[in-house]
Amino acid sequence: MEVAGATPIRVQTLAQSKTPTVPPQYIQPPEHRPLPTAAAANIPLIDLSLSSDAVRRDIAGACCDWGAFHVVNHGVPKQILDEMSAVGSSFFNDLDVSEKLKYSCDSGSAASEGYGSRMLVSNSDDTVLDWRDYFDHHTFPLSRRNPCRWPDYPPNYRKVVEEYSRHMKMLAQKLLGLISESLGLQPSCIEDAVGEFYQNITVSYYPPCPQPELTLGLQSHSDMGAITLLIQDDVGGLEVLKDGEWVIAQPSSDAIVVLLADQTEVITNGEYKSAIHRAITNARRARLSVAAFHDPAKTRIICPAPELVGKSGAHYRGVLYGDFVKSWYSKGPEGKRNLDALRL
Ligand SMILES: O=C(O)CCC(=O)C(=O)O
Ligand SMILES: [Fe+2]
Repeated sequence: MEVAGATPIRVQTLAQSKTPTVPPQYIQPPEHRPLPTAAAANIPLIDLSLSSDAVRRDIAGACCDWGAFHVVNHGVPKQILDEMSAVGSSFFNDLDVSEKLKYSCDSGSAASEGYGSRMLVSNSDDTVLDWRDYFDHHTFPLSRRNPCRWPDYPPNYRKVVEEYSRHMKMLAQKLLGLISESLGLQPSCIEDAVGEFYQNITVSYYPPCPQPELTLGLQSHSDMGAITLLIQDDVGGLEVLKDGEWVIAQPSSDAIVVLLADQTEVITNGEYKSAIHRAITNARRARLSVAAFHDPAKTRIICPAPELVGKSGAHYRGVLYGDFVKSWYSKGPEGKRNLDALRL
């Protein structure tokens, strides 16, 4: 736990101290440690410039079998993706830790905005920590947005996050439309069920790790909202669980990773599954990713779409999204334990 008044721990500072071993709190139990993965594996790739029939067919396949895929020809200018990665990288690499700590998030509350390292709010001593620092931005709805809480270095940081956030929101809307249509639903079906998007953008920074075989950059989880859009640099480290095996999502500079999140699994009554994923570390190079999460409001009740309940009935009970979030951050993700608790 971070003690009031003490300097909070950041993984980047630990890594810079060049210790040959990781502190014990970062050592995963043997069953969670990463194994060498086949380099050839990858998640499916969907070209959004194909005919709409082909796109819907490819999306249906990827959402049933994986819950995760790359999209290309997605309409987001490459320059915006590159600028977002560049300002994120500059914050972590070009500022002194004392400057960065001025933006510290509140480590006692879930998903608070700012610079942090510890994801869960639980204070229990047996929580294994992630080898990751992050900066979380609250971007939509605009009533949550206060760019003064974001870094002002490099000088274009805030403008780039605003532009990036706008493009990611549009792409998330487009993808939820295609995902709805791929199930034979009206294009607006999933977006209507989610309601106004609560969008958070998290830049994750994974410093080189002296013992990558013992650690995880980010523990295994599925994202809790509706849909996540993610970009990563060329280092690689994102893995998706498929049929019990970890498959690497190979970096591709033009592609955006799409991860279905838990509320989409509920709304589709389990026809589509949220993706379990994690990040591994490496000893040589720091890695950067930027995730844009699109979630319901905490006051929203999420339940299976009536059109998909049909003869077999609802497979999940309805949940107040705020309760789901509270449980996720206090109990931890542990695979899909929070979603499993909703199954009927
Ligand atoms: O860094 C990554 O590739 C994964 C990030 C992620 O899964 C998350 O922030 O929820
Ligand atoms: Fe995630």
